[in-house]
Amino acid sequence: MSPAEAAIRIEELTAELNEYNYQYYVLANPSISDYDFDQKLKELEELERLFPQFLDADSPTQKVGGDITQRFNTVRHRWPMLSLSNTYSEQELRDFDARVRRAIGDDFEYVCELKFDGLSISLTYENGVLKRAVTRGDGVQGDDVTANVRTIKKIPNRLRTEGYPELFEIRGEIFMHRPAFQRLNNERIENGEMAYANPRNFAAGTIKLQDSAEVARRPLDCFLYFLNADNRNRLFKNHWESLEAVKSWGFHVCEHTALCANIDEALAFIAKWEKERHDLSYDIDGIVIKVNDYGQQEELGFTAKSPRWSISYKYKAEQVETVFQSVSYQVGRTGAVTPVANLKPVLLAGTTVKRASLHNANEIARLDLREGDTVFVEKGGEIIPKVMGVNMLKRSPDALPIVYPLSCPECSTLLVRKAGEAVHYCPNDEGCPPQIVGRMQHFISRKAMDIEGMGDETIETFYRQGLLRNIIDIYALQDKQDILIGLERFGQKSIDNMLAGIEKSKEKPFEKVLFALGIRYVGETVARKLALHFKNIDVLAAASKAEIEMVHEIGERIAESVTEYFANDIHREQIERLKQHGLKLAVEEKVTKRLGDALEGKSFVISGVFEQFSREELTAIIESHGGKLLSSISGKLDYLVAGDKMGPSKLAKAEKLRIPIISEKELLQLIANN
Ligand SMILES: NC(=O)c1ccc[n+]([C@@H]2O[C@H](COP(=O)([O-])OP(=O)(O)OC[C@H]3O[C@@H](n4cnc5c(N)ncnc54)[C@H](O)[C@@H]3O)[C@@H](O)[C@H]2O)c1
Ligand SMILES: [Zn+2]
Repeated sequence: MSPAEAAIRIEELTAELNEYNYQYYVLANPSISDYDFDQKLKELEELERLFPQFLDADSPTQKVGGDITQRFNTVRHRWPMLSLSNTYSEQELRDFDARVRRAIGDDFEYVCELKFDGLSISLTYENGVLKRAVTRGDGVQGDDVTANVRTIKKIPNRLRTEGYPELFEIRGEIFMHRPAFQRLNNERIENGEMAYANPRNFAAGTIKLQDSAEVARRPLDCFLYFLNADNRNRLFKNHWESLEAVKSWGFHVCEHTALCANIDEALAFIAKWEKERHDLSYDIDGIVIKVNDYGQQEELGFTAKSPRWSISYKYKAEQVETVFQSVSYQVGRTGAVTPVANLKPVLLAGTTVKRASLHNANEIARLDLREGDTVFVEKGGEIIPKVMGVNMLKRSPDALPIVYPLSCPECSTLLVRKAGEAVHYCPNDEGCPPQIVGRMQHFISRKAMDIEGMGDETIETFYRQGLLRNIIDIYALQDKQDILIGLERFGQKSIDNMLAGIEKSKEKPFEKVLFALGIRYVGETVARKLALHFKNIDVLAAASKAEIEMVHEIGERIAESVTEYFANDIHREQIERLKQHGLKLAVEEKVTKRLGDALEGKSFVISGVFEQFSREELTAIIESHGGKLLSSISGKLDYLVAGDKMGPSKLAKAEKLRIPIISEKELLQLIANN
């Protein structure tokens, strides 16, 4: 390659990598795989090595990828937060080991840790109290996201132990467990909100939200893996000891960490986790290897971008090749059409894969997918794998392109696509069966009206029987008992149960009803915000787009969808009918009436899932009898009201502090006895 050619390629790669960094760190929405990103970065590194005259101090090879935004205060790190050099090959790992041995001899150990796929965070504690949480940013300074990080349960706001330095920084990785990701992401998809491609992006996007209450609602976790303090090296000889110590101070340290005597042991650790990582509840993208001894770490030192005493070995995402057979077009309750590729079944990361997501028409065009193609399929964090590309070598020359349907596969209505949106919609919301059924299923679902005794299948059956056409019909079922009893599989008991569930749903607060209506883009959070702001449905229905957009963090797209919804006469009519049935279509001003002072001066924490009461009800019960609610367990707490599925750490803490743990029944007795 001539210098002139190299200069062009370097410029090209630099521009590309800067854009990918922006998409990855700032938008949390990358458009290229990590592997491909790393290959491009290596290509650039190699060119800069061969043509050092073109090496720029601003090159992506010289900088830590930055996530700094305008929305938070920027804070300078006390100790720079660097990246890690990485490799996908055993040989390069052995080269790293050889370099280390040349520098410090053969007498050393490695610590091997999982490389959690999340975002790094720096936590500063002063006198055992969390003072600041900052993202890595450009390595020198990052975003101050303390308020958001305080909502993470696994990160202690105050240490309850002793022996920690007066001032220290601890670093870790914030991430989301896969099951939580799948649940929340599915909800987003159902609500027509932007879906995240994997748990890392979800966690990164969440930490950068302006609304800490929303952050608190998304279950994030954090593993801590690195300690910094002025006197650290006097307190501990090595990294391993520091990990043991921070664990004893109450930090969440991953248990899958190993001390290895040499590189072969480290390679065995890597091989073990290459398989077993699929059994973890969170994603890892590799293994981090660190020279254990602090003195030896100092001898090895740092490059501009990463420590010389550490390296990460990254796993390549598992990819398989299989034959693409056809596309199914699924219509969701909001009318959004999702193309799904049907594949010749193939084994991938331990499961048989038959279908893969194609997202939308743009994605099909980008892949240039044709009939009978052989495709590469990859499994990231998502439940359903993705088609990554086509094996062009196996394409037959006369393969026909995939033609996106013009009309709805369910009701034949012409599909529409709004300017600037990638997704096609079936506009026939009142006549398209999956939309009708999906809307009712959404209405009765747990997070919405939570109607007991009624499930997705019931809705489908009733729809087919002509008993249900829309949500209003649900409240008319009590007048149709004679028909219901004639249906197969429905005994009197289950009918009574269902009708009681329907009746009880009339007590659901306005925000739940608003969410249950299934307005496009109005998920749980948006519904809560709208309910709080407008207080009742008539005010909301009369609001203009501009008025709705004035609500905090509600954008144009949502505002437009809401006004469109209420502009429709059918919807207005439905809302009138729901009112007649007695549903709550306005916020109830909550004044906790004082019922007594049996709990005067006592403090409570509520935790877990309860049988008889909801958390809100328990809160009301406690407050109406003079009790006070605390948000966390401390020595000052009088009672922990515990239900099912309470977190084990809370329980352990309460037991350690000898705090009485009572059930909801015992709470009532407490009130009765005083
Ligand atoms: N796909 C894209 O568009 C895109 C864009 C930019 C970056 N990336 C990916 O991100 C990588 C660069 O990001 P990076 O600079 O954060 O490097 P990195 O993610 O490869 O490694 C450094 C990071 O690893 C994390 N980490 C996890 N577990 C750890 C542990 N046990 N000990 C220490 N650190 C641990 C820390 O957050 C640390 O900052 C690239 O190699 C690429 O794979 C992808
Ligand atoms: Zn349709």
